[in-house]
Amino acid sequence: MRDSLLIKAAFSEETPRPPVWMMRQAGRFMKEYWDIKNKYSFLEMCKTPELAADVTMLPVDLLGIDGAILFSDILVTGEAMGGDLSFTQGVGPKFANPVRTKADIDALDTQVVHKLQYVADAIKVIQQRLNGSIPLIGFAGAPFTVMSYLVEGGSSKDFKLTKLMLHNEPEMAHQLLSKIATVTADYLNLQIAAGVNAVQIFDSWAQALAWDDYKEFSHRYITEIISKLNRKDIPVISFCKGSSVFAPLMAEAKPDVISIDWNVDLLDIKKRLPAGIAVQGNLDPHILYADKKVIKERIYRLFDRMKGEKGFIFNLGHGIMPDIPFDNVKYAVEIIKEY
Ligand SMILES: Cc1c2[nH]c(c1CCC(=O)O)Cc1[nH]c(c(CCC(=O)O)c1C)Cc1[nH]c(c(CCC(=O)O)c1C)Cc1[nH]c(c(C)c1CCC(=O)O)C2
Repeated sequence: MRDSLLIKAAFSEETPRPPVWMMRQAGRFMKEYWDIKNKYSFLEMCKTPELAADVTMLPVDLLGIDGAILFSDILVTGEAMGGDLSFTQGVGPKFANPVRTKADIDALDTQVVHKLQYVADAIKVIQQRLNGSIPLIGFAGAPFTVMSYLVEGGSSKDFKLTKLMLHNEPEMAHQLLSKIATVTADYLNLQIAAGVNAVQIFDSWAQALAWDDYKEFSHRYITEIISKLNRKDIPVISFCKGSSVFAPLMAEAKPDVISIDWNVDLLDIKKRLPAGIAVQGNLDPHILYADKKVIKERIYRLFDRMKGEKGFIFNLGHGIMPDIPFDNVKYAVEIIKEY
């Protein structure tokens, strides 16, 4: 795996072409995902290693991408700590027992990695199926993003309660973030021990934070997690929405790769990062709704811009939306491989 396109690019080594994978590459935009989803709940799919492997393999078999990503969710750490998690169609994730008080935070467990053994089991099944063909990416949610779901009790537009806790009760917020960070480092090390070839940390909602708050309440815990990882030959990818602003700070946490949203020119931001940090990104996922001619033009524009750069992994600036035409995603992968 060390010689695969993805791992070489992640370590900023030269590759014959940039590798391609896409966030949310296994999901509702695929008919074959629904064939499974119509029979099982989302959490059943995550917790049954054979099913998690079936879904992980869909984009490998149907799209021919250069990296598989473990089928799971960022919120399983919150569940393992004591969150009462459910996913309902059309509602999204919910924690029925939101974490709002000091007593709620005290009640959360941190010695919980054994509860996530089903993920390690899934990784072993997936690696058997991949059989050395392409690398498997493991992942976890960053403490701030996971905290936001625990505090709000689900998805949120403005993160009002979460930000109120940061601003009015910073000590409580730090206690909660620190607990999530402990679990997240153990969890990523479990995935590494089980055999993933790379890990990505998702701080999807970091863009809600002011610079100082990002530094104090997010960056600090991502730095702590990365410093604890058993990462020999395992590249660490740091993703957030807001990376077009935060990337220089994210680099200080010492990831191997920073995954960049679509608000910035990818080469410009790469040049502002220390040498040896690769970038992943950064096509606006909405381009995949557009005509094929536009998809090709925009992807080739990005590739022309990044030509000759070591350390470039093609991805979207955020995940594939559920109603993006499958055919367009397949077309994007094909033309990338032809470039
Ligand atoms: C914020 C976040 C979550 N989960 C995740 C993030 C960070 C990534 C990002 O920023 O997009 C990460 C995630 N979630 C899922 C994966 C699997 C791997 C992949 O294909 O990328 C990954 C990497 C599967 C999933 N996670 C979820 C689904 C949909 C479940 C279903 O079939 O209903 C999938 C395939 C559910 C989920 N899980 C979460 C939400 C908000 C939702 C509902 C989304 C919606 O309804 O649009 C939390």
